[in-house]
Amino acid sequence: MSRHRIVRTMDYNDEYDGYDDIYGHSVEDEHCISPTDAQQWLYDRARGQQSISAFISKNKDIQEEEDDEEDEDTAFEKARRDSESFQMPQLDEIEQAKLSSCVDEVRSVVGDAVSERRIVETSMKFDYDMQKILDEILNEETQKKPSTSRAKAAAAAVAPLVAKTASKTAPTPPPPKISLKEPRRGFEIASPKVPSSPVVSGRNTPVDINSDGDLSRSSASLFKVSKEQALRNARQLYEKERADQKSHIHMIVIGHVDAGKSTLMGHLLYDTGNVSQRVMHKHEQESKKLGKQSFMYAWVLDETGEERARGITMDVGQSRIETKTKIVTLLDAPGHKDFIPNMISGATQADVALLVVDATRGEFESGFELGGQTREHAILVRSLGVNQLGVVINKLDTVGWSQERFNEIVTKLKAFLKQAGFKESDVTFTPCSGLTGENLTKQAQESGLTSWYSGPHLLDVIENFKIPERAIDKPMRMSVSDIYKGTGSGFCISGRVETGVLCLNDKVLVGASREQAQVKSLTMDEFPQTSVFAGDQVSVTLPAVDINNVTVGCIICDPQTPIPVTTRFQARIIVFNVKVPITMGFPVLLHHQSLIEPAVVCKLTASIHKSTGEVVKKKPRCLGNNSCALVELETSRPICIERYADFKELGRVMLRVAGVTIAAGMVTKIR
Ligand SMILES: Nc1nc2c(ncn2[C@@H]2O[C@H](COP(=O)(O)OP(=O)(O)OP(=O)(O)O)[C@@H](O)[C@H]2O)c(=O)[nH]1
Repeated sequence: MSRHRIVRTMDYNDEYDGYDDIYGHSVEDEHCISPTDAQQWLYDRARGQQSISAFISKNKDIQEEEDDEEDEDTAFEKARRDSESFQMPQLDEIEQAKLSSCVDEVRSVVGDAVSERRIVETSMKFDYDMQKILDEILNEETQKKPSTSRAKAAAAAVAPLVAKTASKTAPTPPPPKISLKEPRRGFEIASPKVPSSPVVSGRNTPVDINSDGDLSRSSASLFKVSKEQALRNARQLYEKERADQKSHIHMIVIGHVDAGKSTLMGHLLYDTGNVSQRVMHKHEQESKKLGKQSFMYAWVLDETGEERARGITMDVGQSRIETKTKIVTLLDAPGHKDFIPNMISGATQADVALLVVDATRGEFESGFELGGQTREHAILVRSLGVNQLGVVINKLDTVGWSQERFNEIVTKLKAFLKQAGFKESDVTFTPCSGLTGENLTKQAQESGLTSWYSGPHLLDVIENFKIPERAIDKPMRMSVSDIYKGTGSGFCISGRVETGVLCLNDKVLVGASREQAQVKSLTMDEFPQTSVFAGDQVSVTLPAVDINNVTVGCIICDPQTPIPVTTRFQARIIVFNVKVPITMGFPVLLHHQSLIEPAVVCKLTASIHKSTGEVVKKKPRCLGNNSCALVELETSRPICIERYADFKELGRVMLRVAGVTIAAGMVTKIR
C-alpha cells in the first residue's frame, strides 16, 4: 500500500471525522456537565436574555476561573530558570561524587519533573540518604494538586513510580511510628506455619501438606524409609567413621582479575608435592612455546584451552592439599566480573577464603577502589557465610618487598573488611609472591622481606584456619552443583552435603519435584563411601530418577523432614550497589547455592536498622544503596529453600542485576 496520499482533492472536514482524540476535543468532551445544565450559565439572546448586564448581575456567584494555564506556564518557566541558573555548590571531591550519584539516581526515578535545585537541596538536607531524598520528593510530588494539564503531566511522570513503590490502592502511608518500648526486630520472625507454596509433586511421589502445614510430619508418613535410616544417630556415626581422619575444609581463593590467584595456588600445589616435577616441566615447556611462561603455575589449575589462551580463569578450579592437621580442598575462583556466577557457586561450597590482592602500584587500586572485584568478592563470601579470611598481599616482588606498600594496603583493607562484617581476629594479612614462591610454604628468605616480616607463611595461615562447626545432627540436605554422565549407567549428581548424613541405599527426595529416589553409589574425591557428612563434597547416583527433575541448584533432602518448596519467601536483605533504587516489582536474578533463578521483589515490607534490626519504616517506597530491609521475593518456578534460622547453610540468598550483585540476604519467612 502506498504511503503517499493525494491531498489536492482531499476534503479536510472528512479527514477530521473520527479523529477527535487526536485532533482536538469539543468543549462538552472536557466538562462533566450536561448541555441543559450548561445552558443556564450561558448568555443566549435567543432565550430572551436581551441584556448582558442583567445576565451578569443575576449570575454573581459564577467564579471567574483562575488562569491556571498562565500560572502553570509561569511555574514551569520558573522551575526551568531555577534549574538553568542554578549553580552547583562548591564541595570537596567525595561530597561532589555523592551528590552527583544522588542527582543521577533521583533523576532516573523522577525524570525531569523536579528541578535540579530541588534535588540538590534535598540531597544535601538528607545527607545523601537516597531513601529519605526520594521519600521527600515523591511525597511532595504526589501531594501537589495536579490542577492543570502540565501539572497533571508532571504528576503522571511520577505517578507510575509512586504506584510501583506504594500499594496500588492504599493512600500515602502515614509516617511510621517507632515504638521505643518494644523495638521490633527484623530478624525476630515467627516460624513459618503453613508452607502454602505451590508444591509441585514428582511423577511418582505426590506431596501432600497436612492442614497445619507441617510438611515434615505429613511427609514422614508418605515417604517410607528403612528403619536403619529412620533411627540413625548421625553424630555417633560421624565419630566412629571420622575419628582418626584429618578434618576437611573447603577454601575458596578470590580476588580481582589477574591478582595472581591461579599462580599462587599452582605454586602452592607444586611446593606441597601435589604436582609432580614431570607435569610442572610439561607446563613450563608448553607455556614457553606460547610465550606465556609466567602462567606456568596458573596452568596447574587453569586446565581448559580457552582459559590458557585467554590467560584467565573461567570456572572454579578444584584441587587439594594436606597440611599437618587438615585436608584442604582449594577452590580457585575466576576473578573476571563476567564469571561471578561461577565464583558465587564456588563460594557456596567454601568454609574459609583467601583474598588475593596485587600489591603492584595501580593494580591494587584498580581492584579495590575503581569498581574492581576485590570488594565485591569479599562482600559476597561474607554474605555467603564465610567468616575466616586470609588476605594475601601478592606480587610484593614488583614493589621491592616494600613494607610501606604492605602497610598501606593492610590499612585500607582492614577498614573495609570490618565494614563488610569480618571480625578483626578472623582476618590475617600475609605478604607473598606467588610467582617466586616467597613466603608460601617456607619461612621468608628474601632479605627485602625478612628485614621487616617474621610472621607465618601462607601454608601456616591455612593450617591455622579453624574448622567450622558442621551441622551433622540436622536433617540431610545436599545442594546440587553439577550433573554429569557417569562411567556406569545413569547420571552422577555432585554437590555439597550441607547438613546431616547421607548413606548408601538411603531414600531421598530430589529438588522441587520431590521425586523419590534411592542412593545407589556414593563417592568422595572419586573414592567410594558408605556414608558422607555435612561439609563433604560428594557425588551420588540415583538410578531411575527423572533427570528433568534434577537441576543445578536444586536440593536433595531427607524424606522424613523434606525441605520447603515455595515460590514466595521473605528475606532480610542488605542493598549494596543499585543504580536505580529497588521498588516493588523490581526484577532480579536470585542466587541460592548454585541455583540462579529469575525473581521479582514483590513486596517491600519494612526498612530496618542495619545493626539493631529494628523496623525503621514500614512499607518503604524504595530501597537505595546501603539500606537494609525486609522484602518478599517471588520466583516464577518453585524452589527449595530454608529459613536462615533453621538452616544457615540454605537460608542465604544473593540478588544480582545485569551482572552486578545488588544485595545479599537471609531468608526469614517461607510463604
Ligand atoms: N611479578 C609477579 N607476577 C605475578 C605474581 N603472581 C602472578 N603473577 C602474574 O600475574 C598474571 C596473572 O596471574 P594469574 O595467576 O593468572 O591471575 P589470576 O588471579 O588467577 O587471574 P584470573 O583467575 O583470571 O582472575 C600472570 O602473568 C602471572 O605470571 C607474582 O607474585 N609476581
